[in-house]
Amino acid sequence: MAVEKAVAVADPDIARAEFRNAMARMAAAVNIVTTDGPAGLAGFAATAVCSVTDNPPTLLVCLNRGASVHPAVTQNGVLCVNVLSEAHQDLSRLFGGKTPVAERFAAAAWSALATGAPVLEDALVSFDCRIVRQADGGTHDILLCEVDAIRRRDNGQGLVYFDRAYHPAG
Ligand SMILES: NC(=O)C1=CN([C@@H]2O[C@H](COP(=O)(O)OP(=O)(O)OC[C@H]3O[C@@H](n4cnc5c(N)ncnc54)[C@H](O)[C@@H]3O)[C@@H](O)[C@H]2O)C=CC1
Ligand SMILES: Cc1cc2nc3c(=O)[nH]c(=O)nc-3n(C[C@H](O)[C@H](O)[C@H](O)COP(=O)(O)O)c2cc1C
Repeated sequence: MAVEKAVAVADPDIARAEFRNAMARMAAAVNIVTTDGPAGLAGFAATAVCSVTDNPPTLLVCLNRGASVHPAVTQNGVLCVNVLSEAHQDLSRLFGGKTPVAERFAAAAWSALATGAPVLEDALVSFDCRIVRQADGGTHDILLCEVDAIRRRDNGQGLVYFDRAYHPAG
């Protein structure tokens, strides 16, 4: 095994950089989180998504407070977590960059379930959620989301983000 350095850092800028380099080594599923409602249509690429409990079914999503989508997501109070397949790399790039909202959504087909948040037609699975609580995570808000409806397909491989690049999960 190749051993790399161990670091303890006091300088906050170096700590951030080291943390990001470390996080780049943590493979993560890629999702597109969407919302729609009175505060408007929005969607962003997200890896900071995690299961919390199955009773009631609950996910958490970490959302940067500075992201352009933040007001729409938090004010609408609903979101849909669309889990991407290996075929969705280009779509993820669109939703993870500075692309205008209309252009992001024009690149794929969408429907809706219970909340009205956009459901990606060929997602591996979509969790349609209501935001039930919001916790302070510093630069990010931690959104606790109760699942109202699920749509799932049983074929297709997942999409993983690892070492700052996309990879097929299988
Ligand atoms: N949780 C988040 O907010 C994430 C944000 N991103 C953003 O997407 C863009 C492209 O990503 P990379 O090329 O991987 O850039 P990067 O080199 O900045 O990130 C490496 C890893 O650090 C973590 N990370 C990056 N920015 C973060 C943030 N603001 N808060 C918490 N964790 C963060 C993620 O696990 C990411 O895979 C960057 O602008 C990055 O900030 C990417 C992944 C997660
Ligand atoms: C692979 C990947 C994963 C990301 N994960 C998250 C995340 O979990 N939470 C987050 O707030 N932003 C995340 N981002 C960044 C958002 O997708 C980005 O801020 C969003 O597209 C909005 O950008 P804007 O503020 O320019 O509109 C991620 C970006 C990429 C490329």
